[in-house]
Amino acid sequence: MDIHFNNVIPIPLSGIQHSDKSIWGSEFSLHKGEKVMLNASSGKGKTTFTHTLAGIRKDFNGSIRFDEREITSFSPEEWADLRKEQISFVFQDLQLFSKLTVEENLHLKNNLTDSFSSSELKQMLEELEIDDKWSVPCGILSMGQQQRVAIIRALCQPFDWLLMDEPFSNLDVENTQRALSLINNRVNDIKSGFILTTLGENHNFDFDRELNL
Ligand SMILES: Nc1ncnc2c1ncn2[C@@H]1O[C@H](COP(=O)(O)OP(=O)(O)OP(=O)(O)O)[C@@H](O)[C@H]1O
Repeated sequence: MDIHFNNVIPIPLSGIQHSDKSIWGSEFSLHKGEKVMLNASSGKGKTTFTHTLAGIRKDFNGSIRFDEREITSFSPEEWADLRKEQISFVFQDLQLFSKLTVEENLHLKNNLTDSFSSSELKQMLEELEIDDKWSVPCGILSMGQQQRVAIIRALCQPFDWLLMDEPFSNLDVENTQRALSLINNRVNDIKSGFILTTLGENHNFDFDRELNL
């Protein structure tokens, strides 16, 4: 699935001045398989961008298409299918179920598409050094541990695009590199792409494209 933007401006951001490099108000396409860094300072609209592509927000002018379909034309059922099979997210507020354990949070997502076995899920937790948290409620994990759970959960489904809104904001350099490597391996395995929003840090990763807000 390709994503096409034509003259898109979120309504709350339409009154402010954007830089010449900003994607707001321009025409461009993102092609499946691309690894994209979306770079912006605080308040320029990274979360708005992510929520708009998730169908959570519809307050924008211009046109966004997934392949040939305008995203404003999708029914709630079509959005549910898209979020199950074609786009996956790590939201800035993570949206984990705090009373449920790490295992339960991962299984809730994973069971929709049977993407991984329990031992594969545990293996991913081990790679991010949180395998001892399998039976722990997410609400009592540190923010960095919760981010790692949310990243693994987002990988537990098929997708063309993985959208991540500042997913490493609570991680140290070493854990960021481990998480990025896990993400990159999964994305390469299923020949998909990702969009990573950052405050300017490229995490020493060789992105295919850099966009700005
Ligand atoms: N529903 C809304 N109504 C009005 N203004 C909004 C709304 N949502 C966001 N904004 C404004 O739009 C701007 C962009 O917000 P957004 O949360 O997308 O920024 P951001 O780049 O993700 O910021 P940060 O890096 O601080 O998380 C902000 O000025 C915010 O106040």
